[in-house]
Amino acid sequence: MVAIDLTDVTKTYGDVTALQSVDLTVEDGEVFGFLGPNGAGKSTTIDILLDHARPTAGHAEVLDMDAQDETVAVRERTGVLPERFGPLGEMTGRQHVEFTVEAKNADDDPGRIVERVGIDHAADRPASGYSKGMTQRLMLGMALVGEPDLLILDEPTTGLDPNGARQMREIVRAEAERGATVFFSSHILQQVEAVCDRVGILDYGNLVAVDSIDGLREAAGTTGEMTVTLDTVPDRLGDEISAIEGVTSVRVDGYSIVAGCENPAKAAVVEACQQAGATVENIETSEASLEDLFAAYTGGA
Ligand SMILES: Nc1ncnc2c1ncn2[C@@H]1O[C@H](COP(=O)(O)OP(=O)(O)OP(=O)(O)O)[C@@H](O)[C@H]1O
Repeated sequence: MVAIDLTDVTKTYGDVTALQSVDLTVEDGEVFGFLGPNGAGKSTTIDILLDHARPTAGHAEVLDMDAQDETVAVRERTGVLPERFGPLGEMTGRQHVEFTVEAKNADDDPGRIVERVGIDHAADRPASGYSKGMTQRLMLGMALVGEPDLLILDEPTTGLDPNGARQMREIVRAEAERGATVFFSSHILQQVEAVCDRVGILDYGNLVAVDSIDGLREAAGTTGEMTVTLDTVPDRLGDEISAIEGVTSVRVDGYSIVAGCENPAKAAVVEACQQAGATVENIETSEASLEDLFAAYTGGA
């Protein structure tokens, strides 16, 4: 089974193109991170999967069903944490979960769910008085009801404290182990890297990359910084290193040369130091930050 299959999906709102000819396949059981800057089209994609919006062109399937024609069946097997939700009513958190259990004809224990998402201490208070993070946790709990085959989480860590973000990651992993597919939108790359098998990056409605984070790093060629500490820094060494292909920046910091460079250039940097007559005392390298990677794919947005 394919969990999500978008074929040539375009969505326009008047003059705005929210999605442009997007093709995307998410396999059953994958944890897929959907990344992109503000306004990239992430929520629009999710709206189409859940038939809250109709594609202007193209076709969307969810769990091998037509997202627009078999909406009820799709929603029965899908748990959703939406990005936007209205204020909750006077019912308690526990009652909200109980209501969802009944509506989905599921047999989950509401007490177990509120505990799992960390709101058991407040489960018997009206949910209308919950903080943003508590509301987010409750909505996640409601999404988990009925062991859905597909979890769609739109910006799930918004409003969560670090513990909440960690619990969210643990829940995503546990759901994936159970066999669910998780489709997780975010612009926080660290969250995505921590849990996702693959990521897709949207930019202005275009799907610009789909790969593992390591694969994206390699393809972007953004391989980070290397710091070479020497016994002495000969004159002109900085200029010589700047001229090496694949070196993007050079600065001298005391007895260290700090070079931004792609992997293949690293050996040439060390060689240049030695040829200039310096003794290499230490070498440290760091990978491109996730922010660098994101910027590489989204034009620095
Ligand atoms: N109902 C709508 N009417 C008009 N324009 C819309 C509508 N929904 C989305 N858009 C536009 O489509 C584009 C994509 O928006 P979308 O909400 O899908 O982005 P996003 O990636 O989820 O952004 P964010 O990270 O800020 O939530 C934006 O330019 C947005 O203004």
